[in-house]
Amino acid sequence: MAEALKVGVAGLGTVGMSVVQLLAKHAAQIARKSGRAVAVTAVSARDRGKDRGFDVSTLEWFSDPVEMAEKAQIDIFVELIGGDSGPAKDSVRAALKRGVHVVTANKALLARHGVDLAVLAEDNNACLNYEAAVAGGIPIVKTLRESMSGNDISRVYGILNGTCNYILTRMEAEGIGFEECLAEAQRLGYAEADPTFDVEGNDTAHKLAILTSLAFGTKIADDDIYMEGITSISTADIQAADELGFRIKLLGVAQRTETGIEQRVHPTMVPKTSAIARIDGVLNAVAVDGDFVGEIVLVGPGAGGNATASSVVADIADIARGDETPVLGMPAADLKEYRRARMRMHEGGYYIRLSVYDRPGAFAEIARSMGDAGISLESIVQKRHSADEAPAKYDAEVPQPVILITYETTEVAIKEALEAIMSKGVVAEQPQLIRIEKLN
Ligand SMILES: NC(=O)C1=CN([C@@H]2O[C@H](COP(=O)(O)OP(=O)(O)OC[C@H]3O[C@@H](n4cnc5c(N)ncnc54)[C@H](OP(=O)(O)O)[C@@H]3O)[C@@H](O)[C@H]2O)C=CC1
Ligand SMILES: N[C@@H](CCO)C(=O)O
Repeated sequence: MAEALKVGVAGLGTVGMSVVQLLAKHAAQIARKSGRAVAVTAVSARDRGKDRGFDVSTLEWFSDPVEMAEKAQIDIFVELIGGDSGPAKDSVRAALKRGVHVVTANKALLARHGVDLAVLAEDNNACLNYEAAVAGGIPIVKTLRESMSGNDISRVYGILNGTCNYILTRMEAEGIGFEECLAEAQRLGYAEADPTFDVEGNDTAHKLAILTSLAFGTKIADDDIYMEGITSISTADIQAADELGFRIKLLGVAQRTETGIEQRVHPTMVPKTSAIARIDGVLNAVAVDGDFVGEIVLVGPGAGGNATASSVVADIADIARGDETPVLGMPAADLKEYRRARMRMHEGGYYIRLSVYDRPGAFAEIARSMGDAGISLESIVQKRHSADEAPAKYDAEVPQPVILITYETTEVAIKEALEAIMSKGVVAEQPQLIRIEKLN
């Protein structure tokens, strides 16, 4: 067998530690399957004294990952630091410039600099693999980059953030508050170093940017994705969704439309009967619609050290085997610019929760605003206050929750109707709006 492939791992946190442990535990199997032994010879992190669960003293240590990328005698540089700039970006660039292959789980870096890095990799005959960057343990990058290359893809969508799905699932199943669920997701190693990236939707947008490029053969652009996170989702919405036959999931959706490629990240009402509604906890699901294969759905853990290490090690094994698939599925020069569909042109059904003053005529004002904007309502439900919240006697100034479900309409019409409702002074607070997705 050829000499062992030497690997340097930069970042020994949740993912980095699991990668080193996996490579040690399954060393013989990896060597048999890829035809070459793989050995970690160098590592980099900030704190040399921290317990990593393995003996760091036998490995070459670098406090500076860029120095490791520039100087270590390694064949593969594994970047598990995170961030779209600073040491992550500088070290990846330094490794590629030397012709050292790179494996990374860093979706922020790829979403922002993916095309430039692909060019750098091509110019230096190096691989740049990133299976773990999208949906953790799910092999969706390989699926799009290789297995579905014979299909024309019309849509790719899914639950792409384990932290958000974990939070929404626990809020729904156990009635636990948002902050407590987020703290637990952080403790379990699911969340980003800055968890606002998870809950505000940025992380899903980064992954969607990569999926869009792989699915449609376009340049990666993360700057124009419509994005809403889950921080405004309340238990009232979760309960109302349940009663109406929906569950709320944070989805990333990229699809071809008549006006261009629509890319959006937002909380979504999905029918309880859909496959995606049954994806719970840290699981992610990615669905792809191909013209010949139809729809395929991949489900698996989207975050966590071991699941993510599984994908990182698969990328390392591919390099050990000699696979040299183009970074974004085709030469970087062939990636196309694309026309983005504007969110105001989005078409779909909507859930709207209003806090309506109990005044005579308030309902009529709401119905008129909807009608003036050309929107048909599928249902209107005025929720009663629970017994302990109900006012002792009728009071027109105590707002009541009202839930509207619309038939298919456009984003621009909904925004127009909500502005009109707000201007009439019949609601006590900003309406809650959640899009409804048609799914199989
Ligand atoms: N956690 C997950 O489930 C998943 C994470 N990812 C991605 O993987 C990457 C790593 O995530 P994760 O393991 O969770 O992150 P952690 O925060 O757990 O680990 C980050 C590691 O990077 C090291 N580090 C940070 N800054 C520097 C620096 N300036 N120089 C050297 N080392 C540095 C830290 O060192 P020290 O330990 O000494 O502080 C730490 O070991 C990110 O890009 C993330 O988005 C992708 C999929 C899933
Ligand atoms: N923070 C990310 C990690 C996996 O990319 C998540 O929760 O999905």
